[in-house]
Amino acid sequence: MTADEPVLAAIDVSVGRGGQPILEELSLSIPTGSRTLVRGPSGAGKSTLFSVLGLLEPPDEGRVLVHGTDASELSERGRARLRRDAIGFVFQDFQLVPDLTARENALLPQDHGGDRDEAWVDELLETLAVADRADRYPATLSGGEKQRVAIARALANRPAVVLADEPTGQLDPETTDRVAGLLLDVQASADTALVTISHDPSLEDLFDRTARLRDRRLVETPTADG
Ligand SMILES: Nc1ncnc2c1ncn2[C@@H]1O[C@H](COP(=O)(O)OP(=O)(O)OP(=O)(O)O)[C@@H](O)[C@H]1O
Repeated sequence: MTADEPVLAAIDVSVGRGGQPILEELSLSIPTGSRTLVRGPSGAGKSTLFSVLGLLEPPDEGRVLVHGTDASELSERGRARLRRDAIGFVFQDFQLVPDLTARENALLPQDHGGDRDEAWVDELLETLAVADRADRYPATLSGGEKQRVAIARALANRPAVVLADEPTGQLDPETTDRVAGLLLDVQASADTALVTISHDPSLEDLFDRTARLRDRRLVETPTADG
């Protein structure tokens, strides 16, 4: 890996669903520590892009590179290891495990073979203002609290990139501001790149650039300094 190599890159990626093209020769490059917002109307293919960028499903054509490593050249096991070590996920519906406490949920990526660093996870829960909820089960947490636990979990292995699918989608405007602010603070302090998929225009100012999914490709517009 070289210093200016992107942490994550999609090159000429195409994906079809049910016989219809969803993404077509789409390319995207994510620099270290950057903040990219992906916007697009409902059904444009944002969640599909999230799966492909996160190595959760392979593209039909094209390549996804993590730290310059072509995921398609790895075994399923190798891909899973790369995903665990390099990518953190914040899912739209949180996907917390119901019979684990908030803290146990946040520690999960480390249970699955990452380096054990409980102090880092406790620090994340503290920063995200859910440390006092650490021993509670998800069913007893509010939507915003669940979302913050999901963010802590995404950062537990200090991934090079966090992919967040509508991380504020189920939150009211006040909680959205708070959760988005915390996500960006933690992302900056961990020097993790962030790719956030959202239809919420209020998030745009918080990102380095916005990429819009249009006609199955991404059209980029810088949001800072015009
Ligand atoms: N298994 C499938 N079979 C057929 N079509 C599918 C399948 N999964 C998704 N699609 C279609 O692919 C398109 C892209 O779906 P995707 O979920 O990626 O969109 P999205 O931009 O995330 O939408 P939303 O903002 O509503 O969540 C949609 O038109 C959807 O209906």
